[in-house]
Amino acid sequence: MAKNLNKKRENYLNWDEYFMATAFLAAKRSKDPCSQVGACIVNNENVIVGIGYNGMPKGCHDDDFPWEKENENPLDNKYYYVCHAELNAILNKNCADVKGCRIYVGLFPCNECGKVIIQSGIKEVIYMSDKHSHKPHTIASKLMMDSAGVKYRQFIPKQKKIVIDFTEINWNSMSQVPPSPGRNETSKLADELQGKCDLNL
Ligand SMILES: Nc1nc(=O)n([C@H]2C[C@H](O)[C@@H](COP(=O)(O)O)O2)cc1CO
Ligand SMILES: [Zn+2]
Repeated sequence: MAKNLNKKRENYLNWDEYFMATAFLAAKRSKDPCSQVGACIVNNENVIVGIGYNGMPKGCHDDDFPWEKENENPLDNKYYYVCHAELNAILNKNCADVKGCRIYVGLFPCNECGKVIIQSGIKEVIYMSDKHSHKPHTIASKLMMDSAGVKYRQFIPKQKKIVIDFTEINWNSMSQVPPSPGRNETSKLADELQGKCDLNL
């Protein structure tokens, strides 16, 4: 379908989509085999000031610490060691403080992250999933946020998926379709990246 190049695009990401997608992209870095969580902190000017995902502390190698969750020895489970996405995002901040900021996160923050969020001055939590809503750590977290005046709301996506296609940048600016097979080296490379061509390795 031909693009209208005289008007601004209409299907651009809104702020919530952009920041939640950023949190989900960060989650792709997680080594946790069970739950990959990302968080993205944004200031009042809609500038990202911190990003994090769940992972082992610095100096505690991913391969040396356990990723199990049901071992009878708690020292062999991940829970004592792993840093939550929200904690990492706050610690990774690239500004003096995160007072008045909002945090986008895949899962509702636990009680420990709730405390850190409150103490850091973050004023709003936007979460995707509340699947642990019945658990005491979530209930405690909400009790503390309610008392401290930290707002929270669920992100309701308009679209289930946002696709990132690295080859899209090579597409014809007039159309929204990939280049047809044949032509120049750049588009051949794009096809290779999309797995469309046989690669003679
Ligand atoms: N808000 C959160 N942020 C997080 O980073 N996490 C992390 C901690 C663990 O690495 C993982 C949860 O592991 P599991 O119990 O689903 O196998 O997700 C978990 C929550 C949920 O409270
Ligand atoms: Zn947490």
